[in-house]
Amino acid sequence: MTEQTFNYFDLPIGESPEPTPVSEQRRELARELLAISEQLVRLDADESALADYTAQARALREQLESHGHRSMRDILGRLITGQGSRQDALDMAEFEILSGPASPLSPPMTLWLDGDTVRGSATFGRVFMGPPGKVHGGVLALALDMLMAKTQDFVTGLGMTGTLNIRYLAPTPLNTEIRFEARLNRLEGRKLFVEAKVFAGDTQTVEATGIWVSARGDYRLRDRFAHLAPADQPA
Ligand SMILES: CCCCC/C=C\C/C=C\C/C=C\C/C=C\CCCC(=O)SCCNC(=O)CCNC(=O)[C@H](O)C(C)(C)COP(=O)(O)OP(=O)(O)OC[C@H]1O[C@@H](n2cnc3c(N)ncnc32)[C@H](O)[C@@H]1OP(=O)(O)O
Repeated sequence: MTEQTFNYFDLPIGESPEPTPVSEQRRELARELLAISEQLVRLDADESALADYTAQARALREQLESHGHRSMRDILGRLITGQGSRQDALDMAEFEILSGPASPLSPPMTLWLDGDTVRGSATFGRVFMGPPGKVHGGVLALALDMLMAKTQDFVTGLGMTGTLNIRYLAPTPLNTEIRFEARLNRLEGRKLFVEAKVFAGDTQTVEATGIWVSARGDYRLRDRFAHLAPADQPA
């Protein structure tokens, strides 16, 4: 059986293919590192215990440094020509700051398509705190950026965030499942207009609108999402 190959422009944003054994292990390592970070917040340990932990952390960092990194340039080169391996596709998604399961900075936030809606879910621990007991607004902005970028799964074309407007309606609690949803509002040439909401339980805590700008060429709805075009707008 020939190995499946992956194309950069067909990769779903913020979702990973089935993990390889290496990626499974990277995820476990990242979970441990995030759990360590959670422990460090206001850790009530004395100076000598902290010096001991610092030495252990330094020893681990030095071991990690001996391995080097898979080259982003090579990975992108293979993916852009449609010749990416599963590990290449995993490496593109696994380290996204908030949604990558192998990112030690991610809760992780999970992202998926549900019909015409992009959905997300995350539970933020104390490392993500802004106001006491609440999620930092900048962290929610990052989560929204990732969530809303995923509306590009509905279209051909890929671009960066041009504008992101956020209105914080109510504080968002830590250690609570937070739900996110985003929808395509409309396409206009190289611009994609997106809206999003954040919920804690039944309470909407944030609303957002944004514009994504395609790197090259106009955005077009993919065939299976052609129904997302308003009646007066050709797909
Ligand atoms: C093989 C390479 C593929 C390249 C892929 C590119 C991106 C991939 C990104 C993500 C995909 C993957 C997963 C997601 C993961 C992470 C998400 C990361 C999200 C970010 O972290 S992302 C960084 C923050 N982001 C920036 O760092 C943008 C800096 N900025 C620029 O790089 C330029 O500023 C740009 C490109 C935005 C526009 O420049 P430009 O020269 O290409 O476009 P131009 O000026 O011609 O405007 C054309 C039409 O867009 C309108 N327009 C222009 N700028 C606008 C804006 N800001 N807001 C709203 N509308 C805008 C005009 O008004 C005109 O509209 P009209 O046609 O109607 O007149």
